Amino acid sequence: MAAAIKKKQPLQNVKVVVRIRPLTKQEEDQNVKNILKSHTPRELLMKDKKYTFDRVFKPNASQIELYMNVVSPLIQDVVAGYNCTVFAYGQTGTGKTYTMTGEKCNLVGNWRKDDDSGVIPRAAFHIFHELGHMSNVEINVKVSYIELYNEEIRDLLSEDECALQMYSDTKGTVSIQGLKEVSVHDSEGILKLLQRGIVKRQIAPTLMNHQSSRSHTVFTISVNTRESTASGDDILKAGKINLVDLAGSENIARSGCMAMRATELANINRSLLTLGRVIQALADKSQKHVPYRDSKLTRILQDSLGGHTKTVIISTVSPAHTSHEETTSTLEYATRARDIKNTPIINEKMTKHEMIDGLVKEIDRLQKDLDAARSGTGFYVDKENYQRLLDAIMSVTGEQVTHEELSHKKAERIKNLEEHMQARVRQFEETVELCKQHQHDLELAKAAIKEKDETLEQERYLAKWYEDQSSEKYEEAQTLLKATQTLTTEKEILLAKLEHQFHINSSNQSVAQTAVSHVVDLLSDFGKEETARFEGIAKENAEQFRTYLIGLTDELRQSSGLMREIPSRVQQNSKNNFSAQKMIGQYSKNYLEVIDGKAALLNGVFDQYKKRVEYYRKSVPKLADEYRVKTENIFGAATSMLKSSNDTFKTALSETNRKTRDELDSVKKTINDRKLQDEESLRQLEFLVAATKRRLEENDVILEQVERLRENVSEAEESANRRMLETMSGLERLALESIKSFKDSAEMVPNMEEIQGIEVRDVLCTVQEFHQKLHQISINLDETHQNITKDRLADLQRHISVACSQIEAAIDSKVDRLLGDVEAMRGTTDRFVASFDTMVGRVRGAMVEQMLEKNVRAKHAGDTPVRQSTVLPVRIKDPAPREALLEKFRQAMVMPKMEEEWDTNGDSS
Ligand SMILES: Nc1ncnc2c1ncn2[C@@H]1O[C@H](COP(=O)(O)OP(=O)(O)OP(=O)(O)O)[C@@H](O)[C@H]1O
Repeated sequence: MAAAIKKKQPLQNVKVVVRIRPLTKQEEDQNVKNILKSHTPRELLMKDKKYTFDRVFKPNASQIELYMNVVSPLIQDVVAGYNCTVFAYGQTGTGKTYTMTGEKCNLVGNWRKDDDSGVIPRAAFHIFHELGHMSNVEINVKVSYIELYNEEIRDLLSEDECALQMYSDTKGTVSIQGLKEVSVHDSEGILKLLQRGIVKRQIAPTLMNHQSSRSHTVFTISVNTRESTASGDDILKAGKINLVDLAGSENIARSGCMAMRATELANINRSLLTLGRVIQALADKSQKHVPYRDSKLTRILQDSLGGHTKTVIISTVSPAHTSHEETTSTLEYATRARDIKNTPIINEKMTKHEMIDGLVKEIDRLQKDLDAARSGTGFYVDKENYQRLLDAIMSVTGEQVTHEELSHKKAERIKNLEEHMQARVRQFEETVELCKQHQHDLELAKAAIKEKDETLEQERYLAKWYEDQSSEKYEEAQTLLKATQTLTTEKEILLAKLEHQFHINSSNQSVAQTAVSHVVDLLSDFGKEETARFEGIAKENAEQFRTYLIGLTDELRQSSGLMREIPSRVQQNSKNNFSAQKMIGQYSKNYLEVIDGKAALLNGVFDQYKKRVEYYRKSVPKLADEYRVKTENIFGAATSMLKSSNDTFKTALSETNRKTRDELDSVKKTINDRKLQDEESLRQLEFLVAATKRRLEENDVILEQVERLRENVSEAEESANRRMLETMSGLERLALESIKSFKDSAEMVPNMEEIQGIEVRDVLCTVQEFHQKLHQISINLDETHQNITKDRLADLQRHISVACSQIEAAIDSKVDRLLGDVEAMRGTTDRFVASFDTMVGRVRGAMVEQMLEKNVRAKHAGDTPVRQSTVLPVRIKDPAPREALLEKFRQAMVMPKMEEEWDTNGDSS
């Protein structure tokens, strides 16, 4: 038989760590203050007080961080044969269960994974991980799981609900009678047991009227190994780890358990109070008695507190200022617990040799007892044995007390159960009544459910329909939106173009005005220049001609005076032997020469005058042509400028109009096409149409405005063209008129050649005749030379005088006529100039009238639509034609029904 021996280790303080839980969402919402701070890994500050622990875990510390720091080092110890205990202590809701079990306990395979798994699942995996490294070792792992509530122990792995009893053996080892220890072969086995226990614990509160936060749980994993050595000995090791989740350490009254009976309340508190007192006693070296036996919890944990176990206490605290009191109390407990000292030992089972040694020692001890008994009167027991016996008696006494307490409690419980049973019978009768009522309600509920099912079916149908349609509708809506957006953009462009065109028009107008005034100025200058030139030429010619004529007549008169002197000369020279014929011939010849010279001069003047007249006659049409060309050029430049601006305007407008019309037509067509295509689903599209309706109406308004604008612009265009044509034809007419007018003026220039030619010939003939006569006279005189008488001279005198007078009179009359002609020519020239002037004035007037007053002006083309920054909807919401759909659904539902009825009727008939 093997006997256990325990290897003693040096004293070791209980390790105490503190874990601060994060503020809850609710606490954050209520602006709860955080009163805990931790600046170093071991220190904790609450208000101004500083606490030091083996480790402080901040609210953001992860499960794996805590495990690796606190529990992981213990696992190797457990495998090595140590007993270890980890217990979580703290106020309700500070994370004891979160730390020990975690949010989930289905951790698979990897205990190092950083998730919400707590200590127990990780330890389960970690233990098997460690055991996996051992070879040639027999392993036996067992699990037990108990709950301690109201000083009663329940086995969470057993089907049995009975409370378990605990007892201490003669060596003081505390055991629980009938506790189920389940062997497991892998970590999953441990987890399944943990889950089974948790489930049982969750069901229990409703039956037993207690809450988990007021019960303690101890989850124990025992690891037994047998290792064969080379010498043939077996080393048996038995380590275990107790994972303890204590009840909330807060004031019970504060936690809302006021309705409890006093005994129950006392029992709930007893374990925790005793734990506190045990910790206090162990920390205070002066206290000899440690009240382990005062509660079941402390009895179970006896070895963990001040015993041979390696113990870690995880104190969980809340950082909220509202938990200030409880946190202080927890931290005080934790501080005190740090002073507890344990002497951990390895539990190894002895080998055969060691067992023999042990037995020899036992025999030796018994021998000592025997010797003592023999030597004295009475019964003597060895000191060490005596101490053990004393402990055993104390344990039995403790158990006796426990038994009495238990029987008392049981009696009380039986009484409670009886009362409870009676109440239940009454309840049963009431329940039967209620059942009937419920039966009725159930029928009603079934009908309501059926109705609801139908509604649900409808809703499903609608949902499906909407689902099917939504993407299609969405695309259509997107197309419409896109079209509307394009339309809006085009509208903007159109407006900009129109504005630009109006701007061009007004600038064209001012350009036209400048051009017209320039033309008018040119015409005016041209008219003035030409008039002055004509006037100058006419005046110069008339004066020259007059001077010549007057000079000519003067010279002729002088010549006539000489002729008149002939008779007296003849008389004076008659005494001399002279020839009268010669002398008269000489005089007459001179006179004739003078007359000839003057006639030639006159002819020269006439020729010159003729040439000038000819020049006028020719230059006036040329001038008219020049004038026409100039006028045409000026008019041409002005009109082409107006025309080109008009053309640009027209092209731009018609292009814009065409584009706008095309685009609008295309949008309209798109919408119409869609409308036609979707005739079938038009009602379903109503929501879409309603959403875009406003946009379309807006577009229609814009369309109308643009069309009106277009009409106005076309009207303006037409009117502009009309005016342009009018102006151009007016200007053309004017040009023709002015040319004609010039031609008329040219015809007004007199045909001087004819008149002057005849007159000069007349004068020459008269002089020729006179010369003939004089020659005749001179012949006569020479014949009668010797006989010249006074009478003959007088006769001659008379002849000459008459002839000279006749010549002078003829010349005077002709010169007078010529001067008259010159005057007439001047009058003609004046008239021509005046007519030219009038014509230029008329042209100028017409220009002003045609080009300024009837100028092409862009007509105000109605009100330009006001610029609006339209915010288009990004999505069109689905207003869902619910009623129509429901109608469709009903029809769909009715048809099969009708068919069904039809089939049924058909069958029966
Ligand atoms: N360190 C932590 N990190 C994240 N959440 C935590 C932490 N500690 C506790 N919680 C959360 O706080 C809540 C209460 O935790 P838990 O139930 O573990 O407290 P308890 O101390 O075991 O309470 P009781 O004594 O009533 O059993 C849980 O929702 C848990 O998830």
